[in-house]
Amino acid sequence: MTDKKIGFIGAGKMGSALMQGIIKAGIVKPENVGASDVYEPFLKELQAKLGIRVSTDNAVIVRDSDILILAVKPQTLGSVLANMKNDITSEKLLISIAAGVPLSTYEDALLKGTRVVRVMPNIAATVSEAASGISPGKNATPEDLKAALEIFSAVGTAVQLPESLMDAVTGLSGSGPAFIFPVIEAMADGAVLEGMDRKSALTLAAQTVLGAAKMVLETGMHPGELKDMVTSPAGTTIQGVHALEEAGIRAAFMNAVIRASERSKELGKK
Ligand SMILES: NC(=O)C1=CN([C@@H]2O[C@H](COP(=O)(O)OP(=O)(O)OC[C@H]3O[C@@H](n4cnc5c(N)ncnc54)[C@H](OP(=O)(O)O)[C@@H]3O)[C@@H](O)[C@H]2O)C=CC1
Ligand SMILES: O=C(O)[C@@H]1CCC=N1
Repeated sequence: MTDKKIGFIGAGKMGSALMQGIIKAGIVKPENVGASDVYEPFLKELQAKLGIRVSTDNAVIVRDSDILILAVKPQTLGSVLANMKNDITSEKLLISIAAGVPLSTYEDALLKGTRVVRVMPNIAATVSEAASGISPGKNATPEDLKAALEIFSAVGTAVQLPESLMDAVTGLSGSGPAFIFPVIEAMADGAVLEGMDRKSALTLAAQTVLGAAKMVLETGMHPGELKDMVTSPAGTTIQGVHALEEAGIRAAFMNAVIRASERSKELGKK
């Protein structure tokens, strides 16, 4: 993988998180990473920080890359694809991380036979803890899928899923960090209200979420069983659990994932 040139079209929040993550993971040399964006000052910052190649001209990065990671907003995708069409030849692999946009959109808009893989990562790529869903397009080869799995496994956990589930991936793990950050903030607020300083409260709240997530992943136990291990009869935890159930926490989180998934489907129709 390290000898392949990876080019990012769009170096915003997710593009820059991914390029930092793959460089940190050592799967690609900084000089083999390129990025294009319309905003030059940020490109210059990334160049100085990471030692990558940058350009405000997408075509320069497209021509000079073996693997392209398309990280522009779904709303700007149409014009970006139209401009890149003739430069994305069959030697290149296109990986798109745009929410909602189906593989058929790329396959129809680009040259016949273009190799495309659709990925939905998340912002935790910044700290090598992304959760990514991956779906290969009809022209993608087994090596293309392997390359995508390698790139996204280097910045966290990556799983192959049918394309029909990519909107659900977007609603669950793509958007999910934004559902959990307020949980951490609100739990810390509770401790601040009880008199704890903000810094200690945030540290303990974030570590609690990290520890709970690790227990689910590493023990393989059902979350309900793990909850029961914390909940002493007539103890403190069951009081807190009762407060959350009164507030409708389960429906709230289910609805958050469902609404975000529905929005992903809408974005794909544009
Ligand atoms: N943020 C997240 O957590 C996640 C995002 N995604 C997906 O990643 C993609 C990018 O999202 P995100 O990083 O949040 O968005 P950003 O707006 O931060 O990044 C997109 C970047 O592309 C630039 N841009 C706009 N037009 C062009 C163009 N014609 N050519 C090159 N660059 C251009 C934008 O510049 P300017 O701002 O000046 O327009 C911006 O810097 C989206 O498709 C989103 O669905 C997927 C998973 C998670
Ligand atoms: O909010 C969004 O549309 C993007 C996709 C997933 C996370 N952020």
